Amino acid sequence: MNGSYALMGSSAIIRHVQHLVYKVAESNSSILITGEPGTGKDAIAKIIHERSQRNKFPFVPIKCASGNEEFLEIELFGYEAGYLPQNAQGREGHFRQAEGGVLYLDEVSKLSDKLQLALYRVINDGVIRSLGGKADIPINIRVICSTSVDLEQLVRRGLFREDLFYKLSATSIYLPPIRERREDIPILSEYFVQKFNQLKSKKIVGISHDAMNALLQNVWTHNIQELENLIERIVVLKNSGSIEISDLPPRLRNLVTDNIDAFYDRTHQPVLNQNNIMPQNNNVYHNSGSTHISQYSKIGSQNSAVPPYAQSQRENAILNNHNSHYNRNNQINNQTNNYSQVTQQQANYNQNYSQPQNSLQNNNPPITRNSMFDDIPSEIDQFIKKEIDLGSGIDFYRVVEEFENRLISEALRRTNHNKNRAAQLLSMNRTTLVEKLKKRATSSPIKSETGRVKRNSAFTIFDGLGNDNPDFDTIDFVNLGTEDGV
Ligand SMILES: Nc1ncnc2c1ncn2[C@@H]1O[C@H](COP(=O)(O)OP(=O)(O)OP(=O)(O)O)[C@@H](O)[C@H]1O
Repeated sequence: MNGSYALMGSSAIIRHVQHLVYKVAESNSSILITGEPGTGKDAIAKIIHERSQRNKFPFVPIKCASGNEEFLEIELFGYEAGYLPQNAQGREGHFRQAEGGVLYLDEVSKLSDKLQLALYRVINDGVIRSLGGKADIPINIRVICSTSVDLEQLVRRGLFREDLFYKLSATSIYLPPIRERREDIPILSEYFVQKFNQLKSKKIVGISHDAMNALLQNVWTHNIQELENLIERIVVLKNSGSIEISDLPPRLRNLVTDNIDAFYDRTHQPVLNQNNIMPQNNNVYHNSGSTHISQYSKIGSQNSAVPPYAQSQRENAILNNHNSHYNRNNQINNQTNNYSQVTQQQANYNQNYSQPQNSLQNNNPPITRNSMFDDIPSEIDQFIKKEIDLGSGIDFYRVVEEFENRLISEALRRTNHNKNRAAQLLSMNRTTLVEKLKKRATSSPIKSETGRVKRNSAFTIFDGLGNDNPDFDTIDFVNLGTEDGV
């Protein structure tokens, strides 16, 4: 491992991914990495290779969207001498070039039916046959794939082989878009400033508060890639000093509002080089003496300036998680008057969003139908935006199914898993509810020991290892099928 690939971030999600990377690096199973474009899928694949025992052998990346079926078949399998009239000599394909190491198939959904079948055979049988070849050749490779479209949905539509999907997703890692883990933006921005300082021999010292505020509020359709490209452009154009709001493109400058929705946490440090996931020279990411972006730890906002995606339940859960950390640090760090107002806003914000949890703890769940449906317009908004960003259009049935699941799990949560009351809340027969729960449980890929079922959906991380992580959306099927005594 030479530490050349970084996995920066301090969000609960990225920490979970870091943990997963360790676990999966040790094993040999295929891995499916999912997430929108630019979320770091290629980076994760490389890190897994670097962390694994296969790191002495090649990492061979293939872009499945880069050519037609014939071209890709030749690239992957190679050919024997005389197979192609214009080439007297044979050529090894990428499968064989990756011997001992990792073959990484980027955007695996783009493989044709024929190549999907061929890939399935390679993974299943551990052999390949080159074009024009007469015998199977055993190979020892690990296959890692990525996709920015929902493969499960393609399987349902008959556009991707089901058997291959299950082979590939033996272990699955979902990378959420950066707008759902905004607390990683300061650390990533700082990392990119330092990276391009080094690459371009510049001396940019950090990012001003207003500029960071704008970065935190941007939607980042192309995720980390877009953030990286922006910082690179700015570093190229600037020689020294800090990045100011005037250095940002006009579109971002307009995002700065009077409602400051970022705040400093002066004791916070990025998650650094734990177990060598980060580059070795991590000290470059938090030079002392400048107004430093690593000092930002959390974001929030007042209702009037809530960024488009800030209202997702998972983000709120993460915000609330971090709130206690923030409050602890804040007691120690009262020296920054400038940010006390922001702190108050953040406290209000988190208090607003932590209400449902508190009511649950008080054993007094608010069982009103209206409050359950209040969030729905913003959730629909998220879905539509996501599908538009992906350019794939709305999958009506998937969205409806997703909402059904959300409503059921919310009703159960609010009724302390009392199925009678949950069914009443949903105006549904208890039997119908129980049937729906059973259906979900049998179709869910993973059920941990505690009975918590992890779904590989737009809202969840599914690690394929049965790890239970309370930070992530789970649907609790404890006591499923048993009477709840009411
Ligand atoms: N957590 C991270 N820490 C540091 N850099 C990151 C992180 N995630 C992504 N990057 C960087 O962001 C850029 C985009 O990431 P990457 O190419 O891996 O995304 P991707 O999801 O594979 O994109 P695409 O779908 O377009 O192939 C890369 O330069 C990568 O190194």
